Amino acid sequence: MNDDQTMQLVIVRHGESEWNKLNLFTGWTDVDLTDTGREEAHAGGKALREAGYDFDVCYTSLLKRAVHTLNCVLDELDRNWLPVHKAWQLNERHYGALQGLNKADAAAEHGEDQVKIWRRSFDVQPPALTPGDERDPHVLEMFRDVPPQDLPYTECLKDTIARAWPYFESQIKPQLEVGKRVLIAAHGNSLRALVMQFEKLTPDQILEVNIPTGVPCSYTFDKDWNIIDKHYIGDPAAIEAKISAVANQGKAKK
Ligand SMILES: O=C(O)[C@H](O)COP(=O)(O)O
Repeated sequence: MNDDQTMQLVIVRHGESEWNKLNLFTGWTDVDLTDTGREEAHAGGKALREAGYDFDVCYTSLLKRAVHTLNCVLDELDRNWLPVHKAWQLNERHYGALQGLNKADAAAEHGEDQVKIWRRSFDVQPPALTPGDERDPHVLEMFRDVPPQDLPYTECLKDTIARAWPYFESQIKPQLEVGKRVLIAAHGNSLRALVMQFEKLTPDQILEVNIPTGVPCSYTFDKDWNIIDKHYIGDPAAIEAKISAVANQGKAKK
């Protein structure tokens, strides 16, 4: 527990996934981590341990790349016994009919500007899945307990915020407010959804935010939810390189 008046939250994006490696739009596709991804997640956990972090409760999505990342971090912290809540609301932004397409190929075909809009715009949705498509969440076992009307066929960031933020406010915020130290392992865009709210960013500002894989980011808030401190835990140059690598995934191969 945090015994001063501040609130401690750490967010971490999953390590490299099999589809990150292949540069495919992933969204709700349930692909696992690569060996590199597991190493990144362990390195993130080790960095947290060395910096003296501890936690009381953890949250993650239903997708195995985030769940396995959390497990690697908890292994390093020797905190596998902590309570873990898995929520579909923390899933990656649904990438609609783009799921499974190569990002660089899409840039070559539709232009880098269009791909940047699909990847980063606040309110433009990627093309939607056709209902009944094998990727349609309505037909996937993973979502059998989610009200069908809540399940998307595609999402822009605004749509992701509309499900991730109410979950944060109703489930996670109360824990932080009673002094629990919270760890969230989730995804590039579901974390951008939360970051936009934490940092009160405009749609233009969030467009330029890219979250690196496997690097924990620590937020300290005061009791009125002002950010007192935010920092990534790790080597700044390596983190910058990872952030640029994410931004560049949407460029056509030269
Ligand atoms: O869903 C995906 O493809 C990734 O997890 C995030 O992709 P993005 O950085 O292209 O939005």
